[in-house]
Amino acid sequence: MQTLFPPESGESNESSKNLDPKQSPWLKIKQQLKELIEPDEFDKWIAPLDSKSHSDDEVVISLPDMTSYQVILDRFIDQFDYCKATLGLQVFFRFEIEGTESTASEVFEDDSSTLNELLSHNEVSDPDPQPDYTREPSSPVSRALTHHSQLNTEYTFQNFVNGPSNQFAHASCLAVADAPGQHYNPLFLYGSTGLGKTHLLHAVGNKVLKVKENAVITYITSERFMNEMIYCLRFNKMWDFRRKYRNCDVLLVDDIQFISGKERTQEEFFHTFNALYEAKKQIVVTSDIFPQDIPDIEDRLRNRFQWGLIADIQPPDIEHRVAILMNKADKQGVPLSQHVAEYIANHAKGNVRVLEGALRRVAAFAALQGVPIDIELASQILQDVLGDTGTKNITIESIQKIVAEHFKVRVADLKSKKRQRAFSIPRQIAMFLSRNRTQSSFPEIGAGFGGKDHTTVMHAVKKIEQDKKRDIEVKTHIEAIERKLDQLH
Ligand SMILES: Nc1ncnc2c1ncn2[C@@H]1O[C@H](COP(=O)(O)OP(=O)(O)OP(=O)(O)O)[C@@H](O)[C@H]1O
Repeated sequence: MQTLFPPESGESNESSKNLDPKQSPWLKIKQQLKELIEPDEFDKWIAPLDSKSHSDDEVVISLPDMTSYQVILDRFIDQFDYCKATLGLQVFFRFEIEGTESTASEVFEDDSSTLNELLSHNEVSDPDPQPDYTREPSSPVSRALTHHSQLNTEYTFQNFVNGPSNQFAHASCLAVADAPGQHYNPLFLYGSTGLGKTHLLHAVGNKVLKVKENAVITYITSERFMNEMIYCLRFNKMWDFRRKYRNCDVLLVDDIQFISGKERTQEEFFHTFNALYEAKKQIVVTSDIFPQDIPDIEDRLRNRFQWGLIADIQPPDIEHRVAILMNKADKQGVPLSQHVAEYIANHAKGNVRVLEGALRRVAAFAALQGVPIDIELASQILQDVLGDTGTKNITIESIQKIVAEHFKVRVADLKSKKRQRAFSIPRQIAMFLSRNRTQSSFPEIGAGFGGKDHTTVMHAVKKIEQDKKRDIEVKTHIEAIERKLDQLH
C-alpha cells in the first residue's frame, strides 16, 4: 500500500498503521497541508504529528509540546481551516498536548486572541444544559470572562460626521441607541473598510451607557468571540462564556464576516443571538459584506441577520470628505483652511481612514518643521507619503501586471494553479493587494485570478497580512509594489 507521507519526511508510520488512509480525515488534511505549507516548515511542524484516534466527527491529534502547539496556532491555523473547508470535512479537531492545561491558561490570561481553533472543539464536557447564566462567576479564569465593554470613548455620535453616504446607518444607530432592543433588532451595518462601521458600533454602546450607566454593553470582534469560545470549550468554561454573551443588554459584534466557514462559532453565535433576541436585548453587527453574500454561513444565521434592519455605508463624496477633514482638524486643534482640506479630500480619495492618515501626516510635518499647512505642503506629503492614494485607477488587472513584472512571472502564472513558491507567493500578494487597494469582494478577486474560490482568496489575504508582520522580505516586496501602484496614472 502506498503511504501518503514517506518516512524520510520525519513522520512516524503510526497513522498509516492504525488508520486506513482512505478513512482518515487527518491524513487527507495532512496531504493538503503539504501543498500549502513550505516544505521545510511542513517537515518540521506538521509531518511529525499523528492522529491518535478519529471518529465521524472528531480527530484527536497529539502535539509533542507547547511550542509545537503555539507554532501551529500562530502560523498554520488558516491552512487547517482552509483544508477542512475545501475537503468538505465536518470534523472537529481535538489537540492533546502533554501537560498543557496550566500553560494554556497563562497564554489566555495574557491574550486570548492567540488561542484559536487548534484547541479542542470537543463539546462532550460542556456542562449543565440549562444553567443559570446570571450567576456570578467564581474562578479567576471565569472572572476574566466577565463583562468589560472595551468601548472606545472617542467613537461617539458627536465625533461622527454624517453625510449622504452614511446618513441611514447613522440614523439607524441613533435609533437603536435611544431604544435598545425595541425597534431594529438586529441592526446589521455593512460597508467597505475604513468607512466608520466600528465607530458607529462604539457610538451605540457609548450612548446607551450615557443614558443608562449600569447597562451591560459587550463589544467583541467575531474573531475574539471565536477564540474565547474555543478556550472555553477546551477548559470546560462554556458556562462562563455563555454567561458573558447571553447576559448583556447590548451585544456589539464587529466584522461578523470572519465567522465564515467556522461552523462551531456560527452555532454558538446562533444560540447567543436567539437568547438575546428572545430577551429583547439589542444586537448590532458589522460586516464588510452584505449578509446574503457572506460565504459559508448557515442559512438560519443569514436569515436572522435580515430580521431587523440592514444599513449600508458608502464611501463619502467630496463635500463629505471635506467636512470630515475640517471636523477632525478642528477637534485636534490643527489649523486647516477649507482650501487645503479640499485639496487633501480631492487627492486622498480612499476611505476615511486614508483621509485621517493624510491629515495626521500633514499636521505632524507642519508642526515638526514649523511651517504653515498650505497646498504646497499638502501636495508634497500626499505625493511622498500617500502616493496620491485614491487618484489612481488601481484595478485587479493593474495589480496583477505590476506584481507579475516585479516578480518576473507572467500574469497567466498568477491566474494559474501552480503551487511552486515562485508563483504562489506573488499570487497571494496580488490577491492581498487586490483586496486592499480595490473595492473588489473576495468572490470578485477569485474570479479575476482564473476562477479561484473565494476561500482561496480569503486564505491568501490572511496569510500575507500575517507574513507582512513577521517577514521583512514579504514586507519589502509589498512596499515596492505599492510604490509602483501609486505611480499609476
Ligand atoms: N463619518 C465619519 N466621521 C468621523 N470619523 C469617521 C467617519 N467615518 C469613519 N471615521 C473614522 O475613520 C476611521 C476608520 O473607521 P472605522 O474603524 O469605524 O471603519 P470600519 O468601517 O469599521 O473599517 P474596517 O472594516 O476596516 O474595520 C476611524 O478612526 C473613524 O473614527
